[in-house]
Amino acid sequence: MSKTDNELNHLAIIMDGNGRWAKKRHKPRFVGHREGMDNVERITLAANKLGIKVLTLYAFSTENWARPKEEVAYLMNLPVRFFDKYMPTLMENNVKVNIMGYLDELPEKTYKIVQRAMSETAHNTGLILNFAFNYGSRREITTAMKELGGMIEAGTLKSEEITEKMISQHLMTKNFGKYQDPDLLIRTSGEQRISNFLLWQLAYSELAFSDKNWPDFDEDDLRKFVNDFKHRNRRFGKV
Ligand SMILES: Cc1cc(N2CCCCCC2)n2ncc(-c3ccc(F)cc3)c2n1
Repeated sequence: MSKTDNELNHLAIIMDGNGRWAKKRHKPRFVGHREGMDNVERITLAANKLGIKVLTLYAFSTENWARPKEEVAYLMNLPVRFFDKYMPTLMENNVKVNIMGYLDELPEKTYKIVQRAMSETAHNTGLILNFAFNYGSRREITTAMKELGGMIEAGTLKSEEITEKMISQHLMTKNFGKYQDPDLLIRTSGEQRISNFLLWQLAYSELAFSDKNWPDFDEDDLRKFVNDFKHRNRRFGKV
């Protein structure tokens, strides 16, 4: 009996290599970030065409605040540039935007544009473009533990009642229902690290790595990785 193809519903990408892309071209880092931003749109439309339901992109981690303040300021303005340039295309392609992270810590201008993008696309029913923005998985899990601990202290939960499903429902991906956990994680630039990204959700995900820097990762690359995933023998922890 032929093995049925794996369905790829949730794709996660660590979009690495933007600074290296710029350095190879003797350009400042922000040029790599800007090119990387434009590639977000290309890959979003390509993923939508491939029938992917959720595309989660690691845009800014809780550790990124340690970067030079000029670079952080530029990165905090990228959502403004992105939606100014691409909101019409996102609407034309029925893309729904979600941003997960500690958004209340963002600069007001950034906070307002991401909230507006989520509300303007709330009724779209196509691909969910989910940006991890000021996100960190260990902090996400710690926050979930505090919420559950509070329920125990309030007497509304007993520790023995805690289940894996309950923990999932206290994570930032809880609204993605059966698509909470990525089927595939791709990381670009040749680095092979998880970097505090979706640690709980990636428990049974397939991992794939591209040597290309993010701005060079194109639709053909995405199709090849998706096709390779569909023919993998997924285990989900079993033999
Ligand atoms: C911080 C950051 C960096 C960023 N880069 C481009 C992609 C590679 C990663 C580094 C630089 N991009 N690209 C798009 C966004 C974005 C984020 C939220 C949002 F609602 C809309 C767009 C973005 N945000």
